[in-house]
Amino acid sequence: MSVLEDIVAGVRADLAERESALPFDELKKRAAEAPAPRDVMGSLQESGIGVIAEVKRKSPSKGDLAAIHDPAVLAKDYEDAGARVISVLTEQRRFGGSLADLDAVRAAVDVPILRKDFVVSPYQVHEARLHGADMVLLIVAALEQNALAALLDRVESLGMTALVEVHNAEECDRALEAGASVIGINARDLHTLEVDRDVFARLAPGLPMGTFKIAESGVRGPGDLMAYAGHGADAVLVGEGLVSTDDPKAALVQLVTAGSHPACPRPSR
Ligand SMILES: O=P(O)(O)OC[C@@H](O)[C@@H](O)c1c[nH]c2ccccc12
Repeated sequence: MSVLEDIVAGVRADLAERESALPFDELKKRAAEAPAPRDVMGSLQESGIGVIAEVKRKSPSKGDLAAIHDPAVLAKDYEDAGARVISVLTEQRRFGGSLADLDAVRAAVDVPILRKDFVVSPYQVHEARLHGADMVLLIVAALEQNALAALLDRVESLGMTALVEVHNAEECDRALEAGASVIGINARDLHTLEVDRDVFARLAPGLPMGTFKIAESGVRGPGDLMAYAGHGADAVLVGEGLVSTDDPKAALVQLVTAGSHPACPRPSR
């Protein structure tokens, strides 16, 4: 079993438990009463290269990254530092996240938030909405084509924005085929956990004009942000490079400053 398959198996087991505690119909009803989703694209397109900052305690590749006793405090720091979107890992077993983290972040900030999880069922999409998410990650490598297309429609029908994650050319084709317009190119291969920062430069030119391109993983500082920008990234998503520093807020200010600096390459869109 690859790491990805192992994670998804755990996610499905946890999901079955939540589904028996709160039936799908009831969840849908409650989610429909949640406050309207925020304008994710408006926030991401403000100016320069946007930074999506991630609340991430641990990862399957590195183990513990940061204790993060209060995700609300970290999220507020991210917002103050200029994050355009805040990503919250909600996968429990391998990333140490939870829906409670999503709730805490939602209550603490006004910027849009992304539910970062291994979404394999419509249940998780409504759940994301109920807990205040505005954006939902869909990982192409974890989904059959029909499921991917159906989940993307589901996310959009609830007024949220889908971030569709790819790692190779075939997955790019599948993402576009499903109708994705916001694509995250992950430098990390979820089967092997290896990071290859050149994946973005290889895949981005193959995406149609008008696709919003997000470089995911491997950003250690302003240099990596500038490099991704030079290859056409509209935004970057950063986790470890923030949470594992002594001062995530200061580290994010540096990235945000680089992303809006006149010398930083701008996407031609
Ligand atoms: O911590 P990093 O290297 O900055 O990476 C952040 C983000 O890209 C990474 O957490 C991620 C990208 N896609 C995912 C899918 C599931 C879990 C996590 C991820």
